[in-house]
Amino acid sequence: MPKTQPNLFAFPGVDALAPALRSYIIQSQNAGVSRHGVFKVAVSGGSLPKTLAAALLAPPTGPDDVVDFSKWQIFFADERAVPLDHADSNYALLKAELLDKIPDADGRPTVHPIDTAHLDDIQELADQYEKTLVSSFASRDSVRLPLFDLLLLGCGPDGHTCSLFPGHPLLRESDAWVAPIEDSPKDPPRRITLTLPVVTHAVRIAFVATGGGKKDIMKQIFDSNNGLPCALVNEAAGDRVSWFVDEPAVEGVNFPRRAYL
Ligand SMILES: O=C(O)[C@H](O)[C@@H](O)[C@H](O)[C@H](O)COP(=O)(O)O
Repeated sequence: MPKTQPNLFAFPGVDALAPALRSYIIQSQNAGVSRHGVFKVAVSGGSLPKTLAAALLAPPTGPDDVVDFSKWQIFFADERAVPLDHADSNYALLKAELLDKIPDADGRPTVHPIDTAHLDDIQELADQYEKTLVSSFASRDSVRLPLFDLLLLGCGPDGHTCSLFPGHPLLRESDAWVAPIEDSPKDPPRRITLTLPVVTHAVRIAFVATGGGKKDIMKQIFDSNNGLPCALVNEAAGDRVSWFVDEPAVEGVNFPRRAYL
């Protein structure tokens, strides 16, 4: 069977990208809820929470355009080993950008932050977060990998995603669901991250990348076989991957765009 390709959806700007991302997330939510009664989603940090807020806090446009946060179980695709109210915390970022702004009528999501009792021991921090996944997804004995309904990820200017960095030995992790990293090239250095097999196993994976600062790395990710973490996700998950980008981020990228319908 031929390998499938990721979907590349390009928009003039974030204003046009946000409604399409909203519709895609609502489809994933509805599919998750009909499969198992809840929507299991993991999110990254960086610029993503702001774009998510633009997508998810917009007023509904019709009866099918419903974000039901009461069915959401939100996990972190990666997190920095800092207190939850720290300026570097992805939880704090998501809270400030999105969670605190959800109207009461849209329900409250269940959010799974890291257990900050283990900040001094990041192996333990990762192990405990893996246990959070185990209790939400089923035991490690019964499932080889947790099956997220959706991963919402960013793409760094070096091609990293989650806290999986180019050339890092963590890319070869094949056993753990959640791994610690102590030498992240992006500050802060101590973090935990979902591992590559967990990322590529998800039902759907969405990358959101905006701005001209991404165009050089986007060319590399889509033009050649280079082992960059984002490219590895594209290769392994094929058409389960969708990229939501603005035109400046894909200027000069030689890869067919799809219209978002
Ligand atoms: O905690 C983190 O550092 C993020 O999860 C990281 O993986 C981020 O998603 C990318 O660096 C893209 O960030 P931007 O969207 O800000 O470019």
